[in-house]
Amino acid sequence: MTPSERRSGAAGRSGREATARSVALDVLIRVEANGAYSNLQLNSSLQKAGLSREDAGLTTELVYGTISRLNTLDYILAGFVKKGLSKLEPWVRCLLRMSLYQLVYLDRVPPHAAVNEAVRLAKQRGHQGISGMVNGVLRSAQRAGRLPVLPDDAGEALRIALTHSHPEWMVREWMEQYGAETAEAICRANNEPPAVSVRVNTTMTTRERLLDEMKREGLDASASAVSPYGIVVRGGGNLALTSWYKDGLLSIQDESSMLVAEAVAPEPGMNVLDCCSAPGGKTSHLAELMLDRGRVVACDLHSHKTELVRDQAARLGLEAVETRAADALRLGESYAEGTFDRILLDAPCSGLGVIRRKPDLKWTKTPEDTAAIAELQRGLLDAVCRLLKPGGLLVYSTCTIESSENEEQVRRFLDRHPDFEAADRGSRLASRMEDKLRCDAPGLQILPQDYGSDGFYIAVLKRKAE
Ligand SMILES: C[S@@+](CC[C@H](N)C(=O)[O-])C[C@H]1O[C@@H](n2cnc3c(N)ncnc32)[C@H](O)[C@@H]1O
Repeated sequence: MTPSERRSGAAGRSGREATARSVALDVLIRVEANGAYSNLQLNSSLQKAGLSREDAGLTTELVYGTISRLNTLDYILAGFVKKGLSKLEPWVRCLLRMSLYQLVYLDRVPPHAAVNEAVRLAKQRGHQGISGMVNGVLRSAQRAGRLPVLPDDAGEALRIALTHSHPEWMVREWMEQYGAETAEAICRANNEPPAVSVRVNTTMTTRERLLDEMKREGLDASASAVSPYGIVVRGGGNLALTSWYKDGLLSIQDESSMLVAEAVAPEPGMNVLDCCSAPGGKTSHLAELMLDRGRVVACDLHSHKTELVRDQAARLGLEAVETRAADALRLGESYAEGTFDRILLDAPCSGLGVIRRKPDLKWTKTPEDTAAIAELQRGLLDAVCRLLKPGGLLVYSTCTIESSENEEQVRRFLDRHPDFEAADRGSRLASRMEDKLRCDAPGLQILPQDYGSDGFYIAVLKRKAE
């Protein structure tokens, strides 16, 4: 064990037997103490621990569940930890949260197992006094019941925030944008586990054929109701390890993301720019829709990112993709005005539509982040729009549900650029998604509770013909 691991309470390589809970605790400690990304830390810890499939599943559930329910757990614990949670050592705080998560949210774990395991881990890592305190706090919380007891004067935003484990500022913003009922539905949906979906590479096979093959192999697979290119797979494990993936018949992609290339509506032979393309999910879809004829210039900031796009295109057998490591703010230095028939700006964003996949975002994002990213989006829109041919389409998309990055952003763009107009209506996509197009606003806003897919925004903007 390294000195820093000893101080933080992480198990390190001390020879203690790894269990589902000890591995989960180590991941939580590293996320809290070092700001590690939970998904990366979890993957690397699981690889080292060599747990059974079932235990690895429990570890994953404990890590994501504890992070996702953070404010609710802390609120409950604060009632039972006299000296205050912030005074506890990080490992003790993480252990209490992880154990309380099992008591409150995991029906399949008997309460005595959660408490006994917590006491065992506390003894292993601390001293008698700490294990006694952990035992006392958890038993008191267990007696008090499952749900947080809210203060009498708690308003609607705090009630939603603590019931569905979101920061109050986020809830307030969504209440303002969508109303309280929808804000609560968003928060509830963000706590549902995400579905696994794949996009069929239609240059190699059809959805029907791949669906048949999957069913023959015993997978619980069904056609996506959101995208004609999608298949939803339940309990299929990691599909990136299948021969379908290796042979390029499919890409793993959320159903909402599959709508974006469809909105771009590229045709074979066109010249298309994908400004922010890595890791390449939408670039490859664009090339597939073009039957791999024409050119998709796939730009991203750094070459290690454009390599990911190149790898995906190679795996899918797509030759129309041409990668380019560059700052999209400066693409005007390389391409003349009016070069492209279609432009996709799948912009960097706050990501608040994908909280189900990345629960850490709830606690790491701030309102200031949203404002800063909106500035970058504005700059990107202004920089790339000139590269579009008159009569061409510019699609702006984000995986967030913040109106300052979406609808408001596009409204302001249209005010600044009278040579552009909203062109969301009229397409095949628009007729399928009619209820998501609000009549007074540009773009299509998908919320996570709509289809159980990611929260996404897609606006189709047309450069008026000269
Ligand atoms: C939402 S992700 C794109 C996801 C991608 N379209 C896909 O479907 O796989 C945004 C991307 O924008 C890139 N990015 C951020 N600022 C950029 C800039 N100024 N120029 C080009 N790319 C940028 C990031 O590196 C990131 O890969």
